[in-house]
Amino acid sequence: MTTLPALTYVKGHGTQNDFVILPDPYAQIELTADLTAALCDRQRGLGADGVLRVATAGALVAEGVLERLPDGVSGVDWFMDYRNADGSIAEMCGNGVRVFAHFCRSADLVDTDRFTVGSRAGGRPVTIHHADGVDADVSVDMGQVRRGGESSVDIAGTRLTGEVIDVGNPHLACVVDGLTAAGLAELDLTATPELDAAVFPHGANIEIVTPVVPTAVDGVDFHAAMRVYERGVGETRSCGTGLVAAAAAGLSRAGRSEGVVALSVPGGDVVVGVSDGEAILRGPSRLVARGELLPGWAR
Ligand SMILES: N[C@@H](CCC[C@H](N)C(=O)O)C(=O)O
Repeated sequence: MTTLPALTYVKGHGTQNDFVILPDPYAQIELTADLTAALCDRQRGLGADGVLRVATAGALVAEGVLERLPDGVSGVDWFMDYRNADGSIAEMCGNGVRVFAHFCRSADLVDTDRFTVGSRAGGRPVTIHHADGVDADVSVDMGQVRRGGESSVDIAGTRLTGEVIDVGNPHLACVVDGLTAAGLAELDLTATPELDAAVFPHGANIEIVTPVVPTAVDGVDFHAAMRVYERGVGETRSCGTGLVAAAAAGLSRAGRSEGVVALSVPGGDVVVGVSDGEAILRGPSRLVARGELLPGWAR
């Protein structure tokens, strides 16, 4: 049985979508699916919805973790090597990018408030509006919102129809007419939803969303509430890419292709702006703890 060396980690979350951050600049950790699942396990590990390995994109290519540099990512960029709690790899994580950027800034890996975070879905420019050692407010340029028509999902015997949306990773955003925030809170999301595998051969994240309602808040057009069932995790308290998909689907259901939507999830609030087929996600990040895993912890 292998004894793993001590690993340092930071724990953080974005609207309570929580992550184990592993600083690994030269990509020396053998981050297997088993190791990721053990780290994310809330009983035998640290507990998290996912892992964010912090390495340079160039090191990940040199070590064979990435085949090549994704579009818009250079070898010296800090790359968010994102893994879901079950050990699977996903292309993008919107809350993760905010937390990752906050970590890079507070650990002095970058000396500017605007930089690009690498992801498998491509470079994601970030702007840090405020950051201290614990809290940050970060905007992420989430790139293109690709719409792919309608599909449906079975959730605990209820059939919901939604919009297929790709923001680097796949989503089915179901805006449910007449659904209120109270009704949304009562939904049972414990069972695994059944998607159409022909539409989503690699699975998808599923958002259940209330219709958007106009707001009187300056600079915000609409509000909606969302819950999410994430691929590779289960229900989480927030999902940044899902919030972008939810905003885009909510806007199109209201006959709009653009607008600014404030969204509430069980873990907090974010704002998504959709314009010219692209989205900006703005929201909080909090770093919670820093520590060291003991050698042999995963035996
Ligand atoms: N929580 C993330 C999304 C993480 C990846 C997702 N589970 C997938 O498999 O696509 C976010 O904030 O976007």
